[in-house]
Amino acid sequence: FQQPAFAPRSVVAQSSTSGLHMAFESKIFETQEVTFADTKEIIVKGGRDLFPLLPKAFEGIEKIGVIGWGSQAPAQAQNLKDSLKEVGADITVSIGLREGSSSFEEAKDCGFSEEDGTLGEMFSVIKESDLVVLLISDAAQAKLYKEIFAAMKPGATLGLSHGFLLGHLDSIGEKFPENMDVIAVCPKGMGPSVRRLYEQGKDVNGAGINSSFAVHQDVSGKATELALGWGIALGSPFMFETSLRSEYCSDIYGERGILLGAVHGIVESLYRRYQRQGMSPEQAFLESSESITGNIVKIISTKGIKAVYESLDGDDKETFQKAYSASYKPAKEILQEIYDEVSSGNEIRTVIMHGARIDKYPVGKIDGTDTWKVGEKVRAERDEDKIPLNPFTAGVYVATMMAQIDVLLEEGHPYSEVVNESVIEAVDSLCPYMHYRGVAFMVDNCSFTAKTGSRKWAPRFDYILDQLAYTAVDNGAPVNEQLIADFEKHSVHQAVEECCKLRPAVDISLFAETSTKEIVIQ
Ligand SMILES: NC(=O)C1=CN([C@@H]2O[C@H](COP(=O)(O)OP(=O)(O)OC[C@H]3O[C@@H](n4cnc5c(N)ncnc54)[C@H](OP(=O)(O)O)[C@@H]3O)[C@@H](O)[C@H]2O)C=CC1
Ligand SMILES: CC(=O)[C@](C)(O)C(=O)O
Ligand SMILES: [Mg+2]
Ligand SMILES: [Mg+2]
Repeated sequence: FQQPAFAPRSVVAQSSTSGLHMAFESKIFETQEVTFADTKEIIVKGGRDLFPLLPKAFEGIEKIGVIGWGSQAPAQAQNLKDSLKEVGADITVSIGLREGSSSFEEAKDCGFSEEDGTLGEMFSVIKESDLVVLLISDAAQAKLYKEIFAAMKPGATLGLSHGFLLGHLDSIGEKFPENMDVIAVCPKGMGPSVRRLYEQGKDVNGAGINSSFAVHQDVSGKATELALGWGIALGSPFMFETSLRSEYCSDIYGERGILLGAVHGIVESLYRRYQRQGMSPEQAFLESSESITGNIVKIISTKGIKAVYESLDGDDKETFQKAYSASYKPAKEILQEIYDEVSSGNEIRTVIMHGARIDKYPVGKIDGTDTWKVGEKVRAERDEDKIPLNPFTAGVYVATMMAQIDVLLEEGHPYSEVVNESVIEAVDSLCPYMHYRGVAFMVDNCSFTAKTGSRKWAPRFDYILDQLAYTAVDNGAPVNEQLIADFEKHSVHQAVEECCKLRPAVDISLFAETSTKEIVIQ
């Protein structure tokens, strides 16, 4: 398999000096060194106490144009607006939308308006913006990038929240215009959770979703400060550095893996398996989906991955070990295929072609199956304190999470990116939405790139686990002692523990604490 020139096997540059992963400096924000397993990284801790530094980070920026109103834009535009307003920064945040966009009304409901010049047609907003935060779909970015670049005013900065456009430009031999700063702040969590946690964190020193950041081009010499200011204004508990290439390889892969595609496939396959074994539909849903979103991920979020395993003993521990032993390799086979599809540029082309078909073939429902109808009933009668930790479900889910981690580590990604993309985003951003209202409520609040990719790969995990993993267990395959030993002593557990120390004290709440009013997310 020949790696294309633009996606070297190790997609992440290691700094040549201190062995630090891409060490960066800031004159405005305090950086800190963290030890993730056997590597050291530099991060910036966020917090509302840093908001007074924002005017300095945004020096020279008078107008921010947030383009789009999908999942990220509503969150990022409102968080930016609230944070900059809190410190009295004279910076306007405007929303730019395509002609005839159905999102105009929603943007108005959130306080943006044509009257005060904070809502307008996308290219007119781009033309007047000093920082363009490009939050239209990746497929649309690939279609419109020439017009977008041409509309940007001299000296303006292009801000992305995903590296997809670089992947596309690389694959067609194009580049960003050399005369502009190109930065990225990529929240490792879905848009609604970026906003929800920001609001919940207002009474403490902030809460939110961790973000990676990248400085792809720095003409002004101020790109790093602006990227850090942007991420801190979003409410990121901590920010870590990446490159656009490393971000798109890990993000497009991660969302097709444990974050969305794999967890969907795991639930569907287990729901059928448990009923074959004699469970009622309700019990089968409880032991699969509910066990993941209502028990397993909550343990991981606060105590780490290994705590799930350590909470089991006797027969349950052996059941976990058998499920883990049988699931790890089949899951890793699909995950490596996904990674290769992404890093080769194939998956980016797939997303772009899907974008071209979308009017004729709109994205279909994924919660029409019996699984999710039964899920609605189970949720209606849910007792949060009685949700089981099914050891077989845990073994399959944790094996897939570990396989996802191993592929990323083998491909050269740093622990900060690996843990956020494979653990934290799943347990602190996405699974709470699946727990709240089912798989579609999670998947379809994500990007077009993610929701289409999840639909493509979920069946592949369902199929391979059913065909290879569960049959192996039923045929008496022994525990793979080496796999279990590798899991028990895996270096990632220390990195997860380090990240848990950095998580905000606030758990996402999908009901307004002050009232029983349900938060309608999108
Ligand atoms: N979803 C998430 O939580 C995350 C997303 N990202 C990244 O953020 C960016 C935005 O993603 P997300 O917020 O999910 O949005 P989506 O991917 O869901 O895209 C929807 C938005 O794209 C706009 N759009 C679609 N086609 C066009 C077009 N032809 N011309 C102009 N606008 C168009 C839509 O406009 P309209 O409103 O008019 O329909 C809508 O505002 C992407 O790069 C994504 O990878 C990064 C981190 C997380
Ligand atoms: C929410 C997020 O991080 C995703 C899954 O990468 C996306 O929606 O693109
Ligand atoms: Mg992502
Ligand atoms: Mg994504």
